Amino acid sequence: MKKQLILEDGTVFIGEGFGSEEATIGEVVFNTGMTGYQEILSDPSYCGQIVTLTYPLIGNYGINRDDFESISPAVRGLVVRENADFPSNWRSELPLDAYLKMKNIPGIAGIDTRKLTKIIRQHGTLKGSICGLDEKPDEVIATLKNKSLANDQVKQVSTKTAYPSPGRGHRVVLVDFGLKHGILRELNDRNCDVVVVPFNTTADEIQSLSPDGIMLSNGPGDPKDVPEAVEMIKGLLGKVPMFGICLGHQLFALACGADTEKMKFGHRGSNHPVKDLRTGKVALTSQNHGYTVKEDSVTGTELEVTHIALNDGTVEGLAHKTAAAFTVQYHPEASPGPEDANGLFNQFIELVEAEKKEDVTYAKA
Ligand SMILES: NC(=O)CC[C@H](N)C(=O)O
Repeated sequence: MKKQLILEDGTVFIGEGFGSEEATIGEVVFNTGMTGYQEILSDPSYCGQIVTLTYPLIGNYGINRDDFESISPAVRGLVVRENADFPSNWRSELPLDAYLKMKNIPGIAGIDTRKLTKIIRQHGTLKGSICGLDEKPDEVIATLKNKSLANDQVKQVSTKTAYPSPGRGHRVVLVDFGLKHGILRELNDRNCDVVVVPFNTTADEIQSLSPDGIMLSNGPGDPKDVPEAVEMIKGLLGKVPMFGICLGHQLFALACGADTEKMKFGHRGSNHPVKDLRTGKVALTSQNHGYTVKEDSVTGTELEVTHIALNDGTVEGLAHKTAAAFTVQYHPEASPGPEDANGLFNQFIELVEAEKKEDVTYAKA
């Protein structure tokens, strides 16, 4: 069945529909990773977005049991050059098309994704729609132009109630802004006694759980749409060690008085080089973000820029000068992508341990 992909700038692509037959509207973004479509589709940070994969052959290793980053994908649509009808991989349990149908995600194949990506790079992210050929492009374009996208994506994907993921190690409260399972997995691998809490949990509620550390997760949308989380971070800063990833990093920056802004087309892919300014080392990182911390807004705060993106110089990491807290814009949990930055989870555990020791000294004194 033919479908069309219509962009708000008036561009119309015709392609072959797959996945759900529903019409969809979202912000069209592109991801340059050569693998990892299963993790990308199930990453809740894509809530409200239509993802274009620039790698041309998608679906060839199917969908497996293990690589999901969430149970319920929140992505609005998928755009590919070629979808493999018959996957071939020992882990494959389902073709991509069947998974998209099951999860109600519309897809479109046969699209010139290089052309589409060039348009997005030139104009910046655009709203778009995947719909049937019976829809009139002019009407769809008018709808797209008038439509403001939702601003409650974090609420849509965050857990509604707190739940434990018990371990025998440090108590970590993981604030779920739309968390990728990879983060939980990394904490569990380090024996943490994790309690996952909803995005709007207050500082007092978190403190009542006696955390040794707080982890601020990734999540969709604009960090400025989650003011309650900014307040929560302000309330806990300096009291409990913190580590933030992606949206967690942006919310932390806002809580410390820095500012964020929307990027032209964001960073989404698996090979973004990031430099650690303290060691001079470069890591290849997995990224998925459309907002960034404004570098000049960091001046005058208690924050220090610790990492920068080598492609465009944007802020990729922050540390607090006096409180035990640090954050990164990229994904140390990878999933998908390289694991160069995985050691940051160890750094967090070390920070938690160092703070615990200080507490003991204090108690003895
Ligand atoms: N992966 C994330 O946490 C993304 C953060 C934020 N929604 C952004 O697009 O910048």
